[in-house]
Amino acid sequence: MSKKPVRVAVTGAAGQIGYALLFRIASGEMLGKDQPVILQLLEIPDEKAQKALKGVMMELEDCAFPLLAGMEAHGDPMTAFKDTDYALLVGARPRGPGMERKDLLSANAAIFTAQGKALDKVASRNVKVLVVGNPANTNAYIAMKSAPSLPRKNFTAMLRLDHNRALSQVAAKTGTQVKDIEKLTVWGNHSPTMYADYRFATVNGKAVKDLINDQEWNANTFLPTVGKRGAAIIEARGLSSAASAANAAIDHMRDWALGTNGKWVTMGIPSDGQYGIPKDTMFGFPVTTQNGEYKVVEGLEIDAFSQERINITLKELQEEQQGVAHLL
Ligand SMILES: NC(=O)c1ccc[n+]([C@@H]2O[C@H](COP(=O)([O-])OP(=O)(O)OC[C@H]3O[C@@H](n4cnc5c(N)ncnc54)[C@H](O)[C@@H]3O)[C@@H](O)[C@H]2O)c1
Ligand SMILES: O=C(O)C[C@H](O)C(=O)O
Repeated sequence: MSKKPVRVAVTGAAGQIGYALLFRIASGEMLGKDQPVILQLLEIPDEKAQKALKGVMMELEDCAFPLLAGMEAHGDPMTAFKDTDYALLVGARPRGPGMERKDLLSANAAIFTAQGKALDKVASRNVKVLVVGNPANTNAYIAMKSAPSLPRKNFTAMLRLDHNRALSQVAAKTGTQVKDIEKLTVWGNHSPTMYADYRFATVNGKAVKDLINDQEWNANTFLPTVGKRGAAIIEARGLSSAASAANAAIDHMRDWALGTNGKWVTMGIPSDGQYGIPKDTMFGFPVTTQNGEYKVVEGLEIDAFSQERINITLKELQEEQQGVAHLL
């Protein structure tokens, strides 16, 4: 018997990430090749944006995806999020050259307050929310705090792009393949302070740390390369990452919904106090997922270098949180 369609809301649906994302969701790459989806697409209530959204929907229609069970265009989050099971909050202003992601805080905070409130009122009580719009961790924190009737655990921020970037850098350095690397993670904020950590990683069962054995490379090449990759892409493309961001959003939601079979992935999630991170801080952690739930990998040793890095990214997140406290 075929499955009942699920509702997937995507904001910023006519933007560049939206364009790289929607076709993959509709083709079953996110929730499985047997899961029909109804797309509930939100764009700003502006003639040009709504017209562009119609164009994207025409193209979706022209793909004749068998799993696309319905499609709606919205200009108001209160209708876009109605009964939604999944919400990918992408729509926000991207940064340009020379900006840091936190420079977007005031421009984008209002969006996530309004959208958190709308999710609170109309979404499924089990909605899985992924915030992609920057600064992603703090926007996810704002949305969570604006939705007090929904479980906190339903709100997550995208650290998966950083995780995937770190995987590729480690594979290149060790001359191995991404598919063979396990137990890598990225702690903290989706910003240059993030701490990509391969201390526990293995490749075909061998310790990545031993294969690399170069703390100078870790501190002075690997961490800055992963941390500043978004800026390097803006510099090269003149636009922020889109296809890789959409790919990471698919990875994040797929793994959350369908499980990782014991493999570690990185998700930005509200802390429950693990590793000394204060409760509710939207922090990148290593997690495994099963039956639609994530679980932090606990008990990892945090050495002095790692603690220092974790403290730096935590401090930045706490400053961002303080900067939006008046909105909540
Ligand atoms: N977390 C990550 O790893 C990551 C990676 C890449 C990009 N991003 C962020 O994702 C966001 C989107 O990037 P993009 O390249 O698609 O930008 P874009 O400008 O191409 O598209 C954004 C779209 O969102 C729409 N929008 C703006 N406000 C909205 C609102 N309140 N409701 C609904 N739609 C709204 C705009 O009209 C636009 O079509 C940016 O904030 C960017 O910095 C995050
Ligand atoms: O860096 C940006 O501003 C976009 C995105 O967050 C990225 O990491 O590519």
